[in-house]
Amino acid sequence: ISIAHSRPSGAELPPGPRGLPLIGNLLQIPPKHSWLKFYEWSQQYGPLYRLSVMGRNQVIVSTEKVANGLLRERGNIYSSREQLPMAAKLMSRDLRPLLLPYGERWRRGRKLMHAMTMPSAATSYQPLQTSESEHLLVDLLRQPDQYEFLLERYAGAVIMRLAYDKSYEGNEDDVRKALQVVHTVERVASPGAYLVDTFPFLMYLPDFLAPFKREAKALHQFELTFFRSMLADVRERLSVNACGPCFARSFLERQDSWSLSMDEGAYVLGTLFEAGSGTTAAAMMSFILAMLHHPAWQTAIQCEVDDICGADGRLPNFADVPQLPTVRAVIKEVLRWRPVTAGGVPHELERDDVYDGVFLPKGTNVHANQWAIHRDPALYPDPDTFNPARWLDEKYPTYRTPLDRYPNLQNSSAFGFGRRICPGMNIAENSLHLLTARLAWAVDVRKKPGVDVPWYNYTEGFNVQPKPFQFELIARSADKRRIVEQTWQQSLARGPGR
Ligand code: HEM
Repeated sequence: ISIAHSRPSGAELPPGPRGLPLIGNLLQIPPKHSWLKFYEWSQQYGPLYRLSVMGRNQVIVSTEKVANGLLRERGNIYSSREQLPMAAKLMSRDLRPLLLPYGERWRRGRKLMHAMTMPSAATSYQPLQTSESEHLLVDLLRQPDQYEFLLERYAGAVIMRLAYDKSYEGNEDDVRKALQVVHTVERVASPGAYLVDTFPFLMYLPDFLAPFKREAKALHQFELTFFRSMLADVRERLSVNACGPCFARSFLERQDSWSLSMDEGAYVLGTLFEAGSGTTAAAMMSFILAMLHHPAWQTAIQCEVDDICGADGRLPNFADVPQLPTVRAVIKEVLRWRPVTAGGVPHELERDDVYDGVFLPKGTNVHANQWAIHRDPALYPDPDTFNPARWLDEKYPTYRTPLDRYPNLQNSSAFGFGRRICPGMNIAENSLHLLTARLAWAVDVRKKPGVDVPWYNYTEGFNVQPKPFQFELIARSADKRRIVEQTWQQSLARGPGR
């Protein structure tokens, strides 16, 4: 009724599949990997179509043009988040920046995030990413079957040092707790994980009738205690001059100027950890998967890196990245082919709007479906094929020069859109470029004889990664192995700050 009242004349709601009374399209949306179904529907209903779920408008966007047209160009009204009762309210108690509505608290937190992750700051973290990558390489060669843990450890260790100036060694328990929080958010915020998200009136049940409320309380307590203890630890080290530069230190030293309470600050820092560790690791797992299926591209990046660093010369560094367009194209294509946030993180619309003659009511949840956006044939011919050449060859619409700068991950839709775009993009880009180059130089990954590697067997949730798969990972030569070992020993000898 409210839609009928406020719709401007001539503007229609977007098209979409017909649903049932009251529940709308609820039963037609698959509980896992919904982006695949959304992609299928986009072929029938176009780049902007509508679903209704329990009376809530869900609009699915399937091209970059429409996503930018709404989420970036009209960012003043398309930058909020739906307040999911379980994840945003009961578990995060309005403190988790990723889930906060567009408003004052989010803005203050985002300012802090921005200061710590902007390009000039991200460049200063490169030595730390370099030394963690050495740890990763040496252990991958020793225990390749531990690749999931080691990639997560890399990403977790980088953020642990950036956020709290703590190394992984000796603080394994903190990293374990942080990863536990990451996995919990992924699970709790997944669409359909809790009935209360579909039927918000369940929020008003008394605690003794609502086990999910008790669970949320315990989860909140766990993460708040953990985030606070990490901050308290930095404050203690600061008081005895034993804390190096880190996000938490910058926050504590200038807390007034950020206008954030202790708990708000603790959550901003904790969120950087949770948003930055699983995602970076997931992208690297998809990179390995891509190399198993496309060995010719592995050979191409190996040759490119060897040309610059010498077949048995030295490990590639950040300074080499401008000269490695194929390496950059491969990782960019990985994020296109297997986006980490495949369905996108939805943005909520705060006011009625009309876009291209289509009416979008206030409260609409806009899903920029990366799976579909990355398969728009006008931009990505033959979209299901993993083809890094689309970033390197002028015959493709996505080719851009100069090649010492492009391709890069700036403004890649894999990092979202508009005012909520991933603030960690520069840090992630640096990690992904360095790791791809270093893996290409040091190791060969290949399928195990007779063992099948699935093309798309991914976890569920809003950030996805390939479920464990088997493969061989070996040093490309004895010399390379020796150099990897030696580099790590030198890094260790430099001490904890390395
Ligand atoms: C491959 C790695 C990564 C991918 C693919 C990725 C992707 C994304 C996406 C799609 C969003 C949602 C954007 C939107 O709403 O339109 C997001 C948000 C976010 N990301 Fe990342 N991210 C990555 C790494 C990182 C890193 C390394 C950090 C931190 C250092 C980080 C911190 C965040 C935060 C704090 C948000 C929430 C922003 C907000 O709601 O205002 N991410 N990311």
